[in-house]
Amino acid sequence: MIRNLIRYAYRSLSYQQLNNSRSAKPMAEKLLMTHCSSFLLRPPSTNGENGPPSVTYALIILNQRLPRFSPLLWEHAKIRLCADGGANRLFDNMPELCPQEDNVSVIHERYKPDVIKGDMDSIRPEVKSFYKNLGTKIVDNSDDQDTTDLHKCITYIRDFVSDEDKPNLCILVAGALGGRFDHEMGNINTLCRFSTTRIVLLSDDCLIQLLPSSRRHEIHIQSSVEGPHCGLIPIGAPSGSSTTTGLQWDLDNTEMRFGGLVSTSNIVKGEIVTVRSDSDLLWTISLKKQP
Ligand SMILES: Nc1ncnc2c1ncn2[C@@H]1O[C@H](COP(=O)(O)OP(=O)(O)OP(=O)(O)O)[C@@H](O)[C@H]1O
Ligand SMILES: Cc1ncc(C[n+]2csc(CCO)c2C)c(N)n1
Repeated sequence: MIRNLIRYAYRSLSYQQLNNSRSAKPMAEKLLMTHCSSFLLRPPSTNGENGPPSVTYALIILNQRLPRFSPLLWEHAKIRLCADGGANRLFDNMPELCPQEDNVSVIHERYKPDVIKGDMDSIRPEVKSFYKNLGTKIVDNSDDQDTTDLHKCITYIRDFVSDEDKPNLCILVAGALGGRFDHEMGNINTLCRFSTTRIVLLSDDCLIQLLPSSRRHEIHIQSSVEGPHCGLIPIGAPSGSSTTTGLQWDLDNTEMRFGGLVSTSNIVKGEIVTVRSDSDLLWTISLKKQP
């Protein structure tokens, strides 16, 4: 009798275990997300020569020194916005970035933003009326003192781009780093607030983008314009496990947290860096001075 009971208990246990292992499906492979800084290369003369043709770039110019490659970003972009005082930077600094053209008026007219949006406390009145007269749309959001001008511009672009085009959208943000630390952190926070939108923060020295944990990532390094210095940094919360390939100091199921290890001063070794993590990470890479 006891032997029968034990046999029954074993049988039901193994049945349950079998059942569990059947219902526990293998972990779904994360979808691949690829990244490529081809917006720092000359745009192809015909679509599709140079970088992914499916990407629709939008450009936002912030109120910071314009990166030297801003004219290139401008050429790539389908829509161009200035965040409030960013319009002053476009007006003041674009001429010095276009030495091949010495007529400043020509440059001012060629680089006309589609939209200027923000709380309008930094744009100079004469700059505002200059672009308004050229046909730029001015969106005054001075009633909103809770979101940054960058945030306001991103919502404009997301509303402007059709649902069909949204998966291909990549927003380039010029002048996002360097200068005031509160602004830099606000700019990084917009990466987290719009974590499902591709956004690249750019300065003369580096770029930053968010790698969502829901995807595995392949970063195709454009070694003529970027690297080798790079970093992977958890933001907002510690990351339990991250694994990479293609770096000098690869992560192997490594935990990262502020107060512990974060991967800074790392070096790109391969043409492709792969990243997989259980939490969102910031990817940053240095930009070369002389491509
Ligand atoms: N020094 C900076 N570093 C990084 N980003 C900046 C810097 N200054 C401005 N920005 C960015 O440019 C956007 C527009 O700047 P602007 O100076 O017009 O903003 P603002 O709201 O008037 O700033 P504040 O009132 O805090 O001085 C900001 O929302 C921010 O994203
Ligand atoms: C808790 C808190 N801190 C700061 C601000 C100020 N602020 C944040 S975004 C913005 C607009 C800048 O163009 C301003 C003034 C706030 N509202 N709430």
